[in-house]
Amino acid sequence: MSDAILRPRRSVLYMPGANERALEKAKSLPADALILDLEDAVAPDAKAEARKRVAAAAASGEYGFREVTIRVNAPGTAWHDDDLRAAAEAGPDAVVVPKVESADTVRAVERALEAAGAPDRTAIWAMVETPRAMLDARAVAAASERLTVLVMGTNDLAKELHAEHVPGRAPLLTGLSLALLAARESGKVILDGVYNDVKDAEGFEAECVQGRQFGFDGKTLIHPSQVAPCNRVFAPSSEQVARAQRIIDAFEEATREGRGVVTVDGRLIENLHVEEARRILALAEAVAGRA
Ligand SMILES: CC(C)(COP(=O)(O)OP(=O)(O)OC[C@H]1O[C@@H](n2cnc3c(N)ncnc32)[C@H](O)[C@@H]1OP(=O)(O)O)[C@@H](O)C(=O)NCCC(=O)NCCSC(=O)C[C@H](O)C(=O)O
Ligand SMILES: [Mg+2]
Repeated sequence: MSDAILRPRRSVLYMPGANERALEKAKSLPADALILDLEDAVAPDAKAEARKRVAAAAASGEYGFREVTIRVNAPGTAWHDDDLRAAAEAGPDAVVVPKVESADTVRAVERALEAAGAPDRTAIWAMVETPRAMLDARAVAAASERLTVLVMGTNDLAKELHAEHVPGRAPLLTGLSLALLAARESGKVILDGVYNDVKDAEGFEAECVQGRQFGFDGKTLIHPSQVAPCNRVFAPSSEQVARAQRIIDAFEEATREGRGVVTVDGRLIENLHVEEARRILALAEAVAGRA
């Protein structure tokens, strides 16, 4: 399993790049990763100032264990090229590119980052949030090794589909599944979209659980109050960790004794269960290393 896969990304918090207070506050929040936003959360006349602020924050080294990413404006907008150049110079952990619809776009972003001297450590996170992106998610996910994470943009997706936001997200499930299939086929991380009602703790938690059950590695967030419940839901539970350890122990014992068939808690265990148990333990260990 690659480091990119095993690094915890349970909670990934957006903050408006123009909001100095939020950029400061993020230094004390237990989010695994931060998205310093230059796109939707920043008004057109505040873009230039936000770009400077975000670049300085990303280059500051003041965010500790948190991964720091910059969301640039979409390819084709008036701000995209300047955003990419500023991000390349700041050298964040990743550049988050909204409205990615093709492998060509990923490769164009990669070339622009290289031309602007971005360090190798700066990955590309591609947002998939349009019907075309869902249908071409496979090509997007496989476009480049520099692309390590897919990020669902469920607000834009719902808008493009003319869909309603409803509990259970039935209108979005096909898109979520297509993006998940694409990410997993290419061995990439994938993050679920945001939950807009910051006052609805119960609805938020239900959506976190649904995202985890689907297989998402974590969820993108818009408010500090969403970080702790999201971290809890996306971390392996103590029961999962204990069972994973029992599976590994039982399998190793059976292998030593030359037994082909193993059961744990009455259920048949095969190699694939052992692999999954190892992934759970590695993730739990990585999470335990967090503050
Ligand atoms: C939603 C908000 C506008 C609410 O802001 P506010 O009213 O200020 O909230 P609070 O008063 O409850 O804030 C309490 C303290 O927390 C800080 N804060 C608030 N939000 C954040 C944040 N996101 N990151 C860091 N810190 C934050 C406040 O400054 C207060 O601090 P203090 O004064 O010390 O107590 C606001 O939460 C917000 O702007 N959220 C982010 C919105 C955003 O980034 N949207 C764009 C990304 S989502 C998206 O684009 C989806 C995607 O593209 C798609 O298509 O789906
Ligand atoms: Mg969007």
